[in-house]
Amino acid sequence: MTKPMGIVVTGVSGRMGRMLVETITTSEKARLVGALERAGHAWIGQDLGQAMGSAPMGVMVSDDIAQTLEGADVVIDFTAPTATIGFAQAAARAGVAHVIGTTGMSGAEIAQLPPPSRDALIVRAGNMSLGVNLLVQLTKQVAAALDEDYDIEVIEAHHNQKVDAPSGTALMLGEAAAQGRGVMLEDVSDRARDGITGARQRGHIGFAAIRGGDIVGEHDVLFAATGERIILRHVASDRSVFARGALKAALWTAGKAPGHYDMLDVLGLSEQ
Ligand SMILES: NC(=O)c1ccc[n+]([C@@H]2O[C@H](COP(=O)([O-])OP(=O)(O)OC[C@H]3O[C@@H](n4cnc5c(N)ncnc54)[C@H](O)[C@@H]3O)[C@@H](O)[C@H]2O)c1
Ligand SMILES: O=C(O)C1=N[C@H](C(=O)O)CCC1
Repeated sequence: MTKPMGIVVTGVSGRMGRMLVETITTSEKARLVGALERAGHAWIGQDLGQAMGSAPMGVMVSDDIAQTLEGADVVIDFTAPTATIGFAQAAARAGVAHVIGTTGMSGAEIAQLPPPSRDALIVRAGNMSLGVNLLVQLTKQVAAALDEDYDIEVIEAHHNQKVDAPSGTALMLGEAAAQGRGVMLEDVSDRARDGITGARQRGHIGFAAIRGGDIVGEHDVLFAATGERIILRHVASDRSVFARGALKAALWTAGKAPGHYDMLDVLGLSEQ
């Protein structure tokens, strides 16, 4: 049997951090070898299991990135853009693969991720679920098949604690629609509408964000024409779909060359 992969989870007390701990500790293919939180967090210095209100796990929560990454194979990171840039640089220095689920990164922030030429192996995706990554490919195909008589709108809904909009997933879907149409998303993107906006511009791709309660993540891609509408929809009802995808990505990095990858690479969907 191959040795379980040693995984560090950052942002371990967060919604995704906790879900990742549960997913990794119940997998035979992986072993949780480290837990990180931001400096000053109440869990620093505590045993992770006890901090989570259960039995000790023998993994201490730390804010020392370099020490925690020592000997690990992969770090899984669902935190915040600035933190993720720091983890990416530390992971490249330590020769540890980095799975990034963090969303809301600007172009300038993405440009600060270490390039593959610096031995960085990064898998980054705004949504790690199999269903959404299939929807990305379907969106591209439908957008390629339809002309601009079909107005494209991406509508997303998330819980009331989400800090970024549009969601990372909505942006992935918007990119896929733009690619299908053979245009650049930044040239046709309508982010927010308010007031006397004027009529919708033909060929544009619109985004709308709903925030409320405990919605895990819902995305519609609407193709609306005169007389008919096509709606491609994904509904996540449990965060475990993201955590399972992130673990799959972490296991996939074994033996891979440095590079920047996404979930389409991991799932073998990139050529479709
Ligand atoms: N790609 C996906 O499939 C996917 C799925 C769900 C969420 N997300 C994204 O993941 C991110 C986190 O989501 P969440 O709901 O878990 O948020 P959350 O606020 O519950 O958790 C974030 C955690 O990161 C920690 N953190 C912040 N800065 C840190 C630092 N410097 N070092 C260590 N830890 C740090 C916070 O203390 C917190 O515990 C968001 O960007 C969200 O959009 C992505
Ligand atoms: O809960 C979140 O935050 C989510 N973020 C990702 C996004 O921005 O698309 C994925 C869905 C959940």
